[in-house]
Amino acid sequence: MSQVVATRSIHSTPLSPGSGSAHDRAQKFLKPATFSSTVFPPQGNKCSQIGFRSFSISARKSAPVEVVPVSLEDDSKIEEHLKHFRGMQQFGDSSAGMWSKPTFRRKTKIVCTIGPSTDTKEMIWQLAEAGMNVARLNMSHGDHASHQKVIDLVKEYNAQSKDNVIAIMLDTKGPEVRSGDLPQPVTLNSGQEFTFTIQRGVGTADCVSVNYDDFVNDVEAGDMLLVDGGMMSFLVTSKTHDSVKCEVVDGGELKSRRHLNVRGKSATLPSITEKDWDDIKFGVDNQVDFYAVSFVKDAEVVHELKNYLKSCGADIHVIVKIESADSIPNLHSIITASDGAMVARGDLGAELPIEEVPLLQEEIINLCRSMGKAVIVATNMLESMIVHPTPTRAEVSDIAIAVREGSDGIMLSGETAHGKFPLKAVKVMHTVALRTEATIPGGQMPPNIGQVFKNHMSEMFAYHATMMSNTLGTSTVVFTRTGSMAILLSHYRPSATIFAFTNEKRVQQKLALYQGVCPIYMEFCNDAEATFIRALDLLQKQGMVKKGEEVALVQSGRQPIWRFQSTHNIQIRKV
Ligand SMILES: Nc1ncnc2c1ncn2[C@@H]1O[C@H](COP(=O)(O)OP(=O)(O)O)[C@@H](O)[C@H]1O
Ligand SMILES: C=C(OP(=O)(O)O)C(=O)O
Repeated sequence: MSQVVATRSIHSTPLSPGSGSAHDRAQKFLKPATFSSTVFPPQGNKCSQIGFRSFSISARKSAPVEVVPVSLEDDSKIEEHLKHFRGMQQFGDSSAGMWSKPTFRRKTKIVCTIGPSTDTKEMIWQLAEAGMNVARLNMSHGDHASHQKVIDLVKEYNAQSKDNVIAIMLDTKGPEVRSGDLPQPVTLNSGQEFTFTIQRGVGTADCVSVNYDDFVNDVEAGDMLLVDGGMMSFLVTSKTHDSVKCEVVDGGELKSRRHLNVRGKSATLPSITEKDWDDIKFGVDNQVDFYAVSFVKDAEVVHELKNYLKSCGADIHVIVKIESADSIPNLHSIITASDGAMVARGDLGAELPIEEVPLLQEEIINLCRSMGKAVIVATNMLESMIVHPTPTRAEVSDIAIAVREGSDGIMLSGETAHGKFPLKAVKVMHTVALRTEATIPGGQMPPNIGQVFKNHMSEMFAYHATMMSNTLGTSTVVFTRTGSMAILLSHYRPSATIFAFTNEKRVQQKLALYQGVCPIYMEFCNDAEATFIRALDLLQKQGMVKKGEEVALVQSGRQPIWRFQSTHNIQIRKV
């Protein structure tokens, strides 16, 4: 039996199992869009120990708990869980402290790949309400018309949503090697012979096209060919000028346009292909927020893309996908050149031994965090939910690990693109992330951070604002025109939410990816004080902070907004 719980607002109605059915309550708790998933601590000063480990940040001590099922099968067990948690609550102490407590919401952001299961208005809306923060368009599939439709729908959602925003990430196809289209899936058994050819348009029971002409030159007899990162494998036995003959090692069902990797080898192709440049221009025209650039091998290609974006005045952040064996020796320079990285575990685990993947995941997350870059963990996070309504326990643990390691984003691929349970997958991811975050000790400064950001006053301010809000247990409120101050704050990982006010819709959208940031669009006044009052008023009206609650208000950044009034300051204000 799975038992997943989430901290949840009780406000003035503590654990009220009598109101509505367990299913109704579960639905309510599971509505987790960044804003609507507000989690308030209780009014009283009783301390709860959430879960099985105690933790000490005062801001969290009094956070109440309610039980949220991961699966529908768990709904009927809610009462049982509630009893269990009421029991656990009595172990808490009562030292709530003098500071009122901040609002909690999920900090780790959810990236959803949009595909045939989710490319309608209804599904985009529901995904957004379920907790999607970033919509990913995979340019390996679909065409510009189908991606345009999704972009327009996300923008429509953003335009009408009062309190939520979804960023758009365009993921380039890159120099990936794929098998061609098949009229129907082909079942292959171990020991059987199968051929890959560079001839176009072949798709039979014993031969399929490959989209890359140098495939025949890159592989040798004895190489191991992996389909979809190892779901099937083929031993290369011989080759001709246009075909590669193989013996099936691990069989299965071969479908259309599957990934092909040669174990231990990267394809000798440029990272950004002609198709990618075409897709990148499509992204510029549509003002997407992020590019996820596939198969980056060195920093050169990132500089090339950044220069191109500069030349067309496009402010699109570049996330490098770490998935190629060749990228590993250049990790530091690649990440330095970019705005963030994605641990693309599918291809990474095909090009490199699979046991390296968790180690690389941790290393890439640490590197990104020490350099102040965004980081996303991707692929197979809830793979079984493509066909099943509940996750495996190992998948749940995988999400928890990525959250604990401090990833900004966790990504769903086939689960939301073509899976049977896209909304449930998002809800599970939300619930697991929220539950895991509740156990991460707050109030501490990560030791490596603070060493790096010493170059600018705003970095000092982000560091000290985080110290201050952690010590006092307050949320942070920041005003940003470019997003940079909110991103800086996010990288220090304060314990409570960063409410990032911006008067730029594009900045608001981009900030949706960053850990702990709740981006809010608001017109700024000419006067700083009037803007602060407007912001605090809005937070209170939306139920994001309570009257009497303290917040840490940060006025800093590379381009201070009210330069004539002040330069940098941090204040603690009572709402
Ligand atoms: N825009 C799309 N149109 C059709 N199918 C899609 C689309 N995006 C994703 N898919 C389907 O979802 C699967 C998983 O998505 P993803 O992991 O992004 O793809 P892949 O691993 O093939 O690069 C894809 O293999 C494909 O079958
Ligand atoms: C995210 C990945 O890339 P794609 O889905 O484009 O294959 C991956 O390989 O893990």
